[in-house]
Amino acid sequence: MRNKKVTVFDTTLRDGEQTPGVSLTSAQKLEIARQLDKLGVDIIEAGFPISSEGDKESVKSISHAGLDLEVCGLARVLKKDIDACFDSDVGLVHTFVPTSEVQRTYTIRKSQEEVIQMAVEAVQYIKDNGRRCMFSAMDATRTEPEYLIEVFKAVQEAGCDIINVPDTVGVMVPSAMYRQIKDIAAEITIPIDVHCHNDFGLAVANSLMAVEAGASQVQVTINGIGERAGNADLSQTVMSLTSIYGAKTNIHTEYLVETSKMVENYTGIRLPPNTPVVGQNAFSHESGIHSQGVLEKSDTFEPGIMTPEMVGHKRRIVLGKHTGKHAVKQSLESAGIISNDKQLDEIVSRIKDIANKGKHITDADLYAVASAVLGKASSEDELIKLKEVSVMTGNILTPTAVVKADIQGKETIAAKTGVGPVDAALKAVRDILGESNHFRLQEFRIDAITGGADALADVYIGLENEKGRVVTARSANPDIVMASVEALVNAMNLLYKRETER
Ligand SMILES: CC(=O)SCCNC(=O)CCNC(=O)[C@H](O)C(C)(C)COP(=O)(O)OP(=O)(O)OC[C@H]1O[C@@H](n2cnc3c(N)ncnc32)[C@H](O)[C@@H]1OP(=O)(O)O
Ligand SMILES: CC(C)C(=O)C(=O)O
Repeated sequence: MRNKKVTVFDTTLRDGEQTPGVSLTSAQKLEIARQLDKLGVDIIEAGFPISSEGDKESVKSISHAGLDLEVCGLARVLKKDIDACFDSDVGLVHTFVPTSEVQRTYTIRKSQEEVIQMAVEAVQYIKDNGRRCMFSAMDATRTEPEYLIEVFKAVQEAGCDIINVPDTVGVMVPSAMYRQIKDIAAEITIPIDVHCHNDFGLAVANSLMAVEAGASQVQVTINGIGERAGNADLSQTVMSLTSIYGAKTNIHTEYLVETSKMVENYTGIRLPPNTPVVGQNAFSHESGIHSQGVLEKSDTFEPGIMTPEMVGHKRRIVLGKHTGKHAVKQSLESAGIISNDKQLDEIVSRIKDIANKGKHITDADLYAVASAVLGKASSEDELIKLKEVSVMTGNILTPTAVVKADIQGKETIAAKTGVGPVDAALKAVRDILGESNHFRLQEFRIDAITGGADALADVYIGLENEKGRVVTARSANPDIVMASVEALVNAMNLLYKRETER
């Protein structure tokens, strides 16, 4: 496996879009395709052109986008599907037919012989029209093994360029996957690709074992999206292949987080924070013992062979219930706050008290605690002092917000419209800083603390300045607009303090 070259085939735009509830616009698909090109993916399955005129046009626009990667379209073993791929100008046609008994019987209602004939005719038609061809035996892993080899041999004979072994319903375990690919590789000479589903959470493990056994191409999606429980995740597969096995891919791993976030935003499928490689917590440390170790040497509690820099992530020391003094001292010092041992112990103890009430500690909390303990608590040096916030919203007017504030003693007013009252109010807050507003909203979360319509809205904000420094702040208020505005003002004040204190 060391130095083995593995081709990355991304199917975010085809199987990924089959995620229940996900529907991407052509413009979003094109943007994702450009991002996958920047990421260094070798081949993308841009869609299933026969499925709609819109999909055909979208695949065609990706084929003509001047990307370095190869564009592939999906087709059943039907002439009309293959023609739709030709009309989309793809270089690679991926044709598939069910081979397992259950799917032969209940989907296409064909005999073993008929399936082989349809597969061979489809491959020949694609090759006769001068395109590259990949053939998938759908539900391969539940297909009679001897029959599966017979199908693959027939399409290889017909001129197919790549065969794909899909674990369509995700029933393989890694050892079985290894044996199956070994057996196929012993009989087939063209490249072998695998497409693993994640029904039992084994898609990445099965893909890795397939590569160990002889596959040279993996089908993956960004954030592991796809039918049911999804497909093998690109980031996890690529990082395991390269960092653990020492295999080679063309992926520029430093764009993994950026790509994951784009797909998260466009699909609306949010990643759990503990998602490997790209999740918010992938390089976050809260426990005192871990944080102390990581602050000394990151390899103590991180894999080392995969760093945040390698995947475009950031290491974070998070304060909370499990914090120790090393982490608090480092967080204070990075904000230019120096404390003695006694003060530090007091700050740690107050942080734990807040966290024990179930609160997530933000930088603003730390700053407030430190200011109180060090006797510097004062709002005098705040950049923005909020005076008034008013919003108008409804079904016959554009949501509009007016914000009045003192900016270092000077009264300033800003008015803005937005897609909703929160958007309008946050835009107005940012506008009161005029030219000095160089902050980027990096994170914005709203949670309802209690159950009913009168619930407290808890807004958590991450704000980043031009130098990449991020501060976090929050506010809770029964009024969702006020909670959002207060959290943003808290974050802006804190970032300003950090900039001026350093
Ligand atoms: C495992 C996978 O991910 S496979 C890809 C699955 N993706 C999708 O289905 C998304 C896009 N699909 C679609 O837009 C539609 O299903 C279409 C346009 C492809 C077909 O639509 P319809 O003609 O309305 O058929 P419908 O979807 O209800 O049924 C599927 C038909 O395809 C047939 N079929 C399924 N797979 C294949 C195949 N590989 N080769 C030939 N025929 C096939 C089925 O037997 C069924 O045919 P029937 O109408 O004669 O019974
Ligand atoms: C079309 C094939 C490769 C597929 O998506 C599957 O079998 O899961």
